[in-house]
Amino acid sequence: MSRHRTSHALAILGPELHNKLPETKVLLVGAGGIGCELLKNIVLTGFGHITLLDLDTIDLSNLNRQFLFRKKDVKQSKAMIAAQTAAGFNPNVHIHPIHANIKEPQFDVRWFQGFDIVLNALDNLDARRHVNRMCMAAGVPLVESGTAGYLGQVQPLLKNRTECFDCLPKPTPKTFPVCTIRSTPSQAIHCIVWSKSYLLSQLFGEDEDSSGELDDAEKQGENAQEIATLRKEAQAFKAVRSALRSPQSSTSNGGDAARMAFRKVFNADIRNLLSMSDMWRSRAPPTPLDFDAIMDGTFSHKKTPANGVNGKEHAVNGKGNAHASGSKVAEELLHSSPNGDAPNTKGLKDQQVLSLKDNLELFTSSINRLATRLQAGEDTISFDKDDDDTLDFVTAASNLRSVAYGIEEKTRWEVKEMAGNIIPAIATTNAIVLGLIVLQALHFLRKSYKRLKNVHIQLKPSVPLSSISLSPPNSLCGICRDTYTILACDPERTTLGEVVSGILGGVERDVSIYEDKRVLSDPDWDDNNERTLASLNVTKGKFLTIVDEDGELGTIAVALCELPPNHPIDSLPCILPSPLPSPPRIVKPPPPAPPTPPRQTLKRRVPHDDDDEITEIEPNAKRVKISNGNTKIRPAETPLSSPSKRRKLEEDGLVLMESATDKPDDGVIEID
Ligand SMILES: Nc1ncnc2c1ncn2[C@@H]1O[C@H](COP(=O)(O)OP(=O)(O)OP(=O)(O)O)[C@@H](O)[C@H]1O
Ligand SMILES: [Zn+2]
Repeated sequence: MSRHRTSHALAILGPELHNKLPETKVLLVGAGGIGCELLKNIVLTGFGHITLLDLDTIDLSNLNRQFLFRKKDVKQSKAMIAAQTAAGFNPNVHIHPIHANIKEPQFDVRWFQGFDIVLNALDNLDARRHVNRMCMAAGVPLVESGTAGYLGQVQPLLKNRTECFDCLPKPTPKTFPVCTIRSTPSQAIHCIVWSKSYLLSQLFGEDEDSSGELDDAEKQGENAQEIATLRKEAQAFKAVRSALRSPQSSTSNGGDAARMAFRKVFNADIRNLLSMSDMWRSRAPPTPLDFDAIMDGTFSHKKTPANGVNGKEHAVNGKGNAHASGSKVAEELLHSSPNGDAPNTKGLKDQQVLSLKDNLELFTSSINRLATRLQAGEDTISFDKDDDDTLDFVTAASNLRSVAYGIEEKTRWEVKEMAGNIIPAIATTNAIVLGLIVLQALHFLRKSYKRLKNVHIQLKPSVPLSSISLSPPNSLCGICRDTYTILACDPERTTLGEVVSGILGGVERDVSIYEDKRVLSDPDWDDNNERTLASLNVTKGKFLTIVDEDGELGTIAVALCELPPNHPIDSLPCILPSPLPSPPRIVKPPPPAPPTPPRQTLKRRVPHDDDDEITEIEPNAKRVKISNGNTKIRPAETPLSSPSKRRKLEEDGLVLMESATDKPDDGVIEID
């Protein structure tokens, strides 16, 4: 490496750390907004061995902030192109690109142990949690990061020193009750979710009935009469679906299929709902829409407050809408402007609210475009924010529904953001975050653990960055408090019983064995002990967890890895870890004072995002068993000190009743 290239890094890092970097092995997971920038930085900082992994290909919409990609690279592997581009920044770097999902079994704990540090540049909780667990099992430091608009966060994580990514519960994503989406929307987002997730798939998705979803809604106690109406509605979609797939009716004369779809969802279905007068006692009833009246400008409806004419009857003649774009057709509004002139001076085309008539025209034209695609051979079409046809459809359909329900309409731009769950990614925020990632990574490599910090980028101009000292691990965490060990084995020839007695070193104790949420055995049920791991679908890359039923010892998590290639075929099919894992003794809380024992409170995962429910649990569990094929999901007498087990049950939505006299909450089904 030329002195010129490295002299600044040498001066800043000092010779010891600087000389270490060329040998440091880094795993960078994700080559998107943060990943591309981060790769550039670590290559320029002097890291010598970088494995870059991403499952995706480059999309046109990535180019505004993923600077390692060019237009010619669209549709190519992100990992490959990012590696090629960044390799040019430093001739001494070895970048190993992998186009794959980090959750694939070949990336097992052993593989993770081959790295000195892991840097996450991911965009979803599932992959983040997976990498967190692998790093906790492998004992490799991880720098976790994320950005959302102007906000960002960097969090260094290391087993036994810091909290892990799973030490604190994460908020569940927002969901809406079926009936709100399907019959009583009150906000624009309800109409957008309806268009994107329901209407688009009813018309252009797989031909499946939605009875499962409605069955679930019924079980959850949603209005039975309303559900019955929704079932009838679903049946009527069949005729519209076949019209869309027949060449004559979809494109002829303004689109018969589009008209049919319109009449069904914006007129007949709404009339149907109106006939259930009970539903509209305490809420404003919707207005059925009339295709021809909208087209000839004679349709009248109640305008929403946001449209400026609160509650007054309003004739839509194509000119009367305060912020509409006149009577120009939607295509012209949205897509055409050959000389670059906008047809209207009020902002960008996508940022204008369309008139009712324009929405209807956009609805028809987008349906025709989508129908043509089906007829040209596409099997199904689902929403993609970067697919103009689906975005136009969702914009138009959600706005028409909003008009029917007296809800404020949205621009195509707003619909794109809301339907795509997009918080705009800002290149500058990514750049700040990746700088912070490198700083935390350098602390790890120096082993300056005291200097590690959680850093947040915040919307406070006077204090744009806040840093917080790291918290110790949460003693109840079901991920980082487990004692991890590695077992190399051939799952086809190793039985569950052999693994358990081998790992426990022949010591007899009452344990339950899990793979993820499945119970494979417990002290009263050993049917699977003679079965091979492969027959139980426990293979490379998975974990077996051994939970002490007496709650005296911590949980052991056994990571399964492949046997070394030179392992003699006629020798034992598994190599036990040496030394064997020795989980810590659990310090039990002092027994509660009689006669009124204090109730221990544990938060559990709740079904609704804004529902901050607390489940109270008393000592001495009542036994609960649920059969699930050849394995069971079995909440049993779980001591409070067995967090991983409790967590698994809670993720299944099961509530442990710890006293035989305990009464379940309303709506909880008791299983004995
Ligand atoms: N399980 C996974 N394995 C490997 N890579 C993953 C996994 N999950 C997500 N990624 C990658 O993480 C990167 C995250 O980058 P980013 O947040 O910029 O998202 P993006 O998909 O590039 O952009 P946008 O979502 O805005 O279109 C993506 O390139 C994505 O492919
Ligand atoms: Zn943890």
